Amino acid sequence: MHNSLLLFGATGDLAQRYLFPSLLHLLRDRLLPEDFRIVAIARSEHDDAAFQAWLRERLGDDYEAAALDELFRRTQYVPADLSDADAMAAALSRFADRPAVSYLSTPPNLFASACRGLEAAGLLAPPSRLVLEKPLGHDLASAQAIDATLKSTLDESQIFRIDHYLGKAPVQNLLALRLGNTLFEAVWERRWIESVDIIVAETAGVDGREGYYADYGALRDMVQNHMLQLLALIAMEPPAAMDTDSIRDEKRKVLRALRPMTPSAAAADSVRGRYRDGVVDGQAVKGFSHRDDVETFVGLRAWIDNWRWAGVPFRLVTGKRMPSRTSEVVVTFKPVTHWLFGPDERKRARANQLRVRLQPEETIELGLMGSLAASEWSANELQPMSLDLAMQPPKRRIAYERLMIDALKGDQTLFVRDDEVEAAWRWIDSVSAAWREAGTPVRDYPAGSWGPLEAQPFLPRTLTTHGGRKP
Ligand SMILES: NC(=O)C1=CN([C@@H]2O[C@H](COP(=O)(O)OP(=O)(O)OC[C@H]3O[C@@H](n4cnc5c(N)ncnc54)[C@H](OP(=O)(O)O)[C@@H]3O)[C@@H](O)[C@H]2O)C=CC1
Ligand SMILES: O=C1O[C@H](COP(=O)(O)O)[C@@H](O)[C@H](O)[C@H]1O
Repeated sequence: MHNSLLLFGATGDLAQRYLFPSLLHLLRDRLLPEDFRIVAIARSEHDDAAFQAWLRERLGDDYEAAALDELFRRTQYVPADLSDADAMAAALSRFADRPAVSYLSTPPNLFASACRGLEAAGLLAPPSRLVLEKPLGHDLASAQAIDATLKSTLDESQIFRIDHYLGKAPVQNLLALRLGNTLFEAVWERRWIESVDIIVAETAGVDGREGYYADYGALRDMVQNHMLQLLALIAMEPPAAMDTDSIRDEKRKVLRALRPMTPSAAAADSVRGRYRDGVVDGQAVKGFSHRDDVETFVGLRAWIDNWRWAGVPFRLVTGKRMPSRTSEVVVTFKPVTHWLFGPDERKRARANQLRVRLQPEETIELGLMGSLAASEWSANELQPMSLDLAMQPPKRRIAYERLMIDALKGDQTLFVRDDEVEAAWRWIDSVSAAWREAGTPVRDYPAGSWGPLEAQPFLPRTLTTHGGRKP
């Protein structure tokens, strides 16, 4: 395992919310090497003491002073401007004494120059590695340009593209559930599945990230990466083995089979929204306003043109300032082939559904029809019921803890390969081009609602049972 981590973007939102907390947990649990060293890098002209005071103020309430002391004992702060490769190399070459993992938690427009600076500093020579935050670029062309710079210096085996959803334990459980059960193996295809819903709803807003968000919107911030990775894990063919490349090969094939969005399909297959003033968790919140059309909500109907999934809609919904934080996958099965019960039962009938909740709590529910509540067998009592597996997982690690350990060890399984990123951008570009050509409007929704009224057909029914209301 490598023992030197260069953390770029060390003063950023992600670093303070997740990356330093992850490092604190890994140090607490003694999962890092004895001689582990952290070099924290950002543009701000801090010295060690000022950086420590700044970070202590942000994390202090959640951690004991001793834990922070242990982190700071291993951490040194270096100011460096990533847009100036020469200055960056001069500031950092002294850290090329050991193989390092450089983690770019910075905006993607800095990746290319950062890469040049790291190379000049001697920090990319094998077996050093480079970790890059999402989104990788803004569209296919910029992603390819970043990739060309990376490949001019690095081998693909040294490049770790993070999608932190892959580091979430319940996302890995989704794969286990799908691939470890005959019950699902037999029915995981178009003949038995009516639709698949993937929803990632957040109560959080854009707060503090307005500049970034205005350039990216929900489509590039969430769908290009997290949501398409979830789709790929659900829809891919079973890999021949559970190794890094077998899984990535299958994910790539599915992403490439996504039918490009066209302007004529955009009206039926997509909706965009932006939150306005409203109330979330009892608190009044301000709306997100920007002169350009930027969506904070997106609903999409995606189609996978292959034998397994032909004709099955995959509805992808993500939004900020929703009534509840909810990430879930809902697989809805087709009705039984022939209905044997009466018309009243038919009215009560619900499609079988597999509902996998990823966060905030983890549950698996299987919606079935039955008459178990009846005192004796009676077809008249047929009603919807649910097999409910509320999991009580051991305290979960932050997704970044797992991913940092994997990057330090050199395991790429939970990182995204170049061709997957390209396939995802290709589809996202088709959506943004279709929106542009069709003039797809960004519709307002009040903060604390499930998006604009037009989004209703994209939302799974189950949302009504999980707090908040369907619009
Ligand atoms: N925040 C989040 O929840 C998530 C963010 N991400 C991704 O992580 C990355 C970072 O996001 P986030 O932390 O929110 O961004 P922020 O804008 O909060 O932080 C950006 C960081 O980059 C540094 N930086 C900016 N320009 C330069 C430069 N020219 N030279 C050196 N350092 C520079 C900033 O340093 P300084 O402050 O000194 O200017 C700061 O530390 C992005 O790619 C984002 O998409 C991914 C998942 C979630
Ligand atoms: O990558 C991102 O993810 C977060 C949501 O992550 P979660 O683990 O809290 O579900 C999102 O808020 C952010 O906008 C996006 O950049």
